[in-house]
Amino acid sequence: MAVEAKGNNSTARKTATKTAEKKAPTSKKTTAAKSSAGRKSQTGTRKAAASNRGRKPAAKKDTMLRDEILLWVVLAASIIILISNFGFGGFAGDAISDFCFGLFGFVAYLLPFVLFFTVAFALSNKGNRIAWLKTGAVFLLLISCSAIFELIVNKFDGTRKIMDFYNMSSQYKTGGGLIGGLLCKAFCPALGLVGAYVILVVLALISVVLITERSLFAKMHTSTTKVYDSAKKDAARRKEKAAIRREEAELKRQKRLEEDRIRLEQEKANFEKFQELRLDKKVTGVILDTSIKDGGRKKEDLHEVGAPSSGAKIEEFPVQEGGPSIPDIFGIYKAEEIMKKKGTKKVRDFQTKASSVKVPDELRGELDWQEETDSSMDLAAIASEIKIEGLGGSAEDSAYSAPQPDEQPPLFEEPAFKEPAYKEPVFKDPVSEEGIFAEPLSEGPAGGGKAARTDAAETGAVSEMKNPRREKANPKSSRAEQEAELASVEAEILESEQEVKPEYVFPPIDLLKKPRRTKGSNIERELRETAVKLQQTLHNFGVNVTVSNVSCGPAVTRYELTPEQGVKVSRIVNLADDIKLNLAAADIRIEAPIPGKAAVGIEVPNHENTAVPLRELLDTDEFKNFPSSLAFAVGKDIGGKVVVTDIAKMPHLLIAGATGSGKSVCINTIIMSILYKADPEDVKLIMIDPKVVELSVYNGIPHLFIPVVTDPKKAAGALNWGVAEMTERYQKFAEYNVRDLKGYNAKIEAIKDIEDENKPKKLPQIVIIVDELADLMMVAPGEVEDSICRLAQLARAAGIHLIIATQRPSVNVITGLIKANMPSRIAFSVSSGVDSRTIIDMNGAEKLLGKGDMLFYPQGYQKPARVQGAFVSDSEVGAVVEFLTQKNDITAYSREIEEQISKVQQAADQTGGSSEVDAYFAEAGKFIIEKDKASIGMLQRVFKIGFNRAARIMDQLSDAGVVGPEEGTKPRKVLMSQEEFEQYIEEYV
Ligand SMILES: Nc1ncnc2c1ncn2[C@@H]1O[C@H](COP(=O)(O)OP(=O)(O)OP(=O)(O)O)[C@@H](O)[C@H]1O
Repeated sequence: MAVEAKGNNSTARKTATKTAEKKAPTSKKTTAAKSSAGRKSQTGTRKAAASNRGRKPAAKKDTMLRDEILLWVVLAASIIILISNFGFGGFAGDAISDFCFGLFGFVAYLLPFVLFFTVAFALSNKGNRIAWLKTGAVFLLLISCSAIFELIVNKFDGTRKIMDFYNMSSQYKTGGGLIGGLLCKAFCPALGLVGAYVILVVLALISVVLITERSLFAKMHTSTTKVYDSAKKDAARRKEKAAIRREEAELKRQKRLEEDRIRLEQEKANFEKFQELRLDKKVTGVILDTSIKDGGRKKEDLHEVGAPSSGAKIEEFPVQEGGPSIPDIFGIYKAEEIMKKKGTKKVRDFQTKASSVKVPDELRGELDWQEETDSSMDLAAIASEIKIEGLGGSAEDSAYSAPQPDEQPPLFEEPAFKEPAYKEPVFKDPVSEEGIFAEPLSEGPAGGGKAARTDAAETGAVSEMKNPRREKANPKSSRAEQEAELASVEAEILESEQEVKPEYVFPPIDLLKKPRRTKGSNIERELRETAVKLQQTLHNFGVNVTVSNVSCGPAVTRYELTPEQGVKVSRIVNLADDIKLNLAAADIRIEAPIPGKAAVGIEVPNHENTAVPLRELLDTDEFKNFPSSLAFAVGKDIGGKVVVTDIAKMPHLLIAGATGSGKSVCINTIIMSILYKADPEDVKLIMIDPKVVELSVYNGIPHLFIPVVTDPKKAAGALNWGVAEMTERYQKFAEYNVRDLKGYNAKIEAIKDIEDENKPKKLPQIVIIVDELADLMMVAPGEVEDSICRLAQLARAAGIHLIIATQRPSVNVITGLIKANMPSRIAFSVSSGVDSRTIIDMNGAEKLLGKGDMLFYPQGYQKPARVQGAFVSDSEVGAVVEFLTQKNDITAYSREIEEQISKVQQAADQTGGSSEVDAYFAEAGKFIIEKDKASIGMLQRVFKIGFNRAARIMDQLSDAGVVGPEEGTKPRKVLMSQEEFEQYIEEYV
């Protein structure tokens, strides 16, 4: 300020002198004319000087007034330009604004400010050379900025004419205008694009230096020194922290070692105790494999059992009353489970530790296998054995997958390793026990070697504890023994159930890939050009429209056209093919009109289709702050806005689309959204994947109630379980006088402080996900449809939600009933309008581009919205699942549900029969032949079944040739004799 004031004074002084100098000759003349000729010139000069002194204040005042008026005029002009730039200036204002934009381009927005302040500055520093220099620098800056904008927005196009720059900028209020364009035209051909950028940026920097009178390099020097100092301090701080961390790690390591030592000692003690007990109580029938060494004592035992001596057969392991043997074996079994989960390194650790356990000499015989074979092989065999049992497959089946220490596959890739956790509970349950253990037991290990066999025998024996069939087979194990063993196992399971569940560790967002930055190409210009082309094309066909808005989404861009008065919307729709041709677009979709807008939307695919990575959506505030645990990050809509929705409000979702259109990826994004948002205590999942390969990767996550169901028959059972659970929940709601899950959980929350073992627990929301309904509908159409409909009608309030995907949107898969009960739909690309109508009751999905391009039509939307679905790759899913399985301990699958589902499955197997004929088929056939009369009503009455089932039996009998086809109102003919029918049953049923 002081400098400026000084400048002002000196300028004023100089101005005054100059004015005096200029005016001196004139006054001299005047004075000379007036005075007598004889007077001397000196006298004249003196007088002139005297008169000048008198006029000086007056002249100064004149100049000031002139300057002030000029300043006011410039202020008014600047304001007019400013308001005109924003479209409030009337027609004259528009013309001025067009001119300014045409001249300077985007920079014209700054023009009014620059104009006013520069003029004000120049006037107040009149005659000051530096002031003029600064003013010039401001304009230089303005011009360089215009040219830089021109290069950024429009790149350089040598074919453009000079007036094109003016016209483009004045029309669209962007670019660099005529001046920017001229500069580009001058620099670009001569120096190339980069050279032009360099020159213009340097010019702009020079202007800044001139204006501010400050050196950029000096600043850089000071900041470099600062950065150096802070880096030095940081390094010292980091060193200190590292030292502390090292110390802590060392302490932790020592603690761990100590713990391991104690545990090993305990294990050893238990083991010894166990062996002693076995000796004391004369263990009977442990292993029937006579190939194991040290036959002496054991062989006697085998004789005691009296089982066949085939090496392949394995018999029951009798557990001693109250003895610690079961928990011990349990412990080993669990350790092996954990080993499998934690990978090869842990397996090796365990090997070392296991080998360090000392075994008493008298037990050597039983444990010979451990020493005979290579220890790593043993563990591989152990792992493979556990897997065989858990999966219920034969030893041969699983032998191939016995993981070698070096090439143990990651958990999430190997389905055989994914389900170990749910094997644990099977001890309690005779039904599932059979399913899981019976096979390996009956077949016996074939290729696993002695070690494998022994281990299978031991673990298998434990599993058999409650198996009623085995009870009969083993005359030695008394009732009391069995009860005791049952009690001990039950106690153990109860204990494990009562363990405090660890808190859910949410997967870190870093497990998902970072979104790639898209290069800032000339998208805006392209869009504008397409808009003009679109307008022009329609105009050529006599349809006048204006493009009122353009929304550019990740995959498609929507041009909103406002038709002129009197233009029929149908005319635009009819021109779809011509528009497609003129825009050279693969396909376009016309939304006429856009709901809630007086415009027609034309959706044109983008040249570059950008995927929407899931991480980008999960990182947004919309998702993070979404109130529901069942948040689903759908994708981005046509305007690039993030779409997040609540699955609970859908409340059931149908996803359909052709193969490869993105359904599985969509289901993956749903599941991943849930994993990133919800605690397994609040949300549980049941996944049904008849395709086997799509969802099995999720085995092991803590949200799963049961392992992913891949058998279509079991899937029907899972849906039935859903119905049963729903009914049970409604009963609970009625008991507590609440209307829905939220109310129920609120009530439970209120009584959480009451100490009562039997108090009800909080119920989680359940999401049942089916990837490929068509496969289920093929296996059990009636049952699946019934369950889906029942669930869809009632399950919302019970907190059970269905998500069903199918690639066959035909009416026999998505039946009218299913459709009516699934209010929210997502349609991916399909091949025909008919398919589209099956999914969303309207055309449109056949125009989608595939790869996640969807029509999102949840309950409450008036029309489907076009959304580009989020993308998550298999490797990202794998990483998250691996993280969850590792960090959230062993998954406790629900035995109860497994049991119920397998019961339903068994029942279905029994009633359904192997060849899918009804259970009453044979009886009904015999009855009809006996009565020589085939009528559905009669079957209904005799077998007390419903019309549908009776009609189905009749159809089956007709297919089998027992009765003839329908003959209108007449009864069907009976075509087979009793003998023929019996023969048929023997052969085919
Ligand atoms: N949202 C998306 N963004 C980008 N690409 C996607 C998206 N969704 C799917 N894709 C691409 O499409 C391919 C097929 O997707 P997906 O496997 O989900 O199809 P699908 O409909 O499940 O097929 P199918 O019924 O045969 O299993 C994916 O491999 C992926 O490359």
